[in-house]
Amino acid sequence: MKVAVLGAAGGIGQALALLLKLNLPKGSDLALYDIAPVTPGVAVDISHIPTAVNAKGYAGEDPTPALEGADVVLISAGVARKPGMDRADLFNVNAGIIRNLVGKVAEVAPQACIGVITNPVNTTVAIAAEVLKNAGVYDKRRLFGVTTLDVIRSETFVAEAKGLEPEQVKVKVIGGHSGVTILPLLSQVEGVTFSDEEIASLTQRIQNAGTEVVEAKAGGGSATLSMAQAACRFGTSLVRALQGEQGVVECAYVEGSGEHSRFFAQPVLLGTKGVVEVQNYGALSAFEQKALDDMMETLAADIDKGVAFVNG
Ligand SMILES: NC(=O)C1=CN([C@@H]2O[C@H](COP(=O)(O)OP(=O)(O)OC[C@H]3O[C@@H](n4cnc5c(N)ncnc54)[C@H](O)[C@@H]3O)[C@@H](O)[C@H]2O)C=CC1
Ligand SMILES: O=C([O-])CC(=O)C(=O)O
Repeated sequence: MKVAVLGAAGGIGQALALLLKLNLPKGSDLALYDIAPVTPGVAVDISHIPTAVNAKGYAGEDPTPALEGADVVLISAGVARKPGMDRADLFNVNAGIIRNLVGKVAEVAPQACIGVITNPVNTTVAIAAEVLKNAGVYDKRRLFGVTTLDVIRSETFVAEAKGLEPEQVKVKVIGGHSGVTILPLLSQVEGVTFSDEEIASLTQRIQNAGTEVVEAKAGGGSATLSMAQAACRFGTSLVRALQGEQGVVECAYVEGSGEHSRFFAQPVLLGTKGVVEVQNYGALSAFEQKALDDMMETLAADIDKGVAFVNG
């Protein structure tokens, strides 16, 4: 398997490169691409770590060599938030970056599974889909918005609140990846009960966790290390499923049946061709149903903005 990381010299990209060097299956190829000249050096640096993952780095304007033969492409290229900004404020810069990079993936690695990390994910995934569609290579089983950070945050915060081992807690997060569109299904967490106040405050903390990091970093960027771990979890799950492992499920923002919106995050069964099944997310509490109803207008507008960016 070959995994390409686009944006590999950035805060997420470098940490993700390290984690993939440590966690991809033996024999994997890891291609690191970024416009920044340091990128080949990032690959040389991690190549001194004794694991059987072959890392190569590429810099400059053209991602082609990194994409050749790629099975999985993880994209974190783009700008990150500073305090006072919303994820939507990143649209002006990041929309064009995603359009151009996904255009290259369509040309060079049209069969690759693509995981979009670059914000605003609700919109950049729609941009990616339209670019692939216009190039005649769109397969909805192979395009993912990476929302795993919302999942790992939920698992961490629930474990903290309830005194559990974080590794034992499983939380589904549905919807999208910004503010009110992030909906953790706390009513379904096994073995714990929450008061109404706990549900409200945990949900709000999970929805605002990105901003919590942006403010704590005080102008120095947004979540990078936890995001790298989240993308490594998602990327390695995808690679294992592509290699034939059965029963691999992760929440991701994908095009499903369109029951709620064209793209929607929910649990997805992965297999050798990407998405095998977009799974039912189960019964919602009254609180969750209201939160779902309330998010739909925002999510639909975010998606429309991406489609309009590509198709006018
Ligand atoms: N999906 C999620 O849950 C999360 C998404 N993000 C998003 O990930 C993105 C990256 O964040 P960071 O790594 O912290 O930013 P960063 O600024 O540290 O790194 C971004 C990298 O992208 C590179 N880049 C810019 N244009 C490029 C192009 N056309 N081709 C290749 N590389 C290019 C830059 O040179 C830089 O190295 C941001 O949009 C951020 O909002 C961040 C955290 C969580
Ligand atoms: O909040 C941001 O800008 C970065 C992000 O998506 C997150 O940390 O969830």
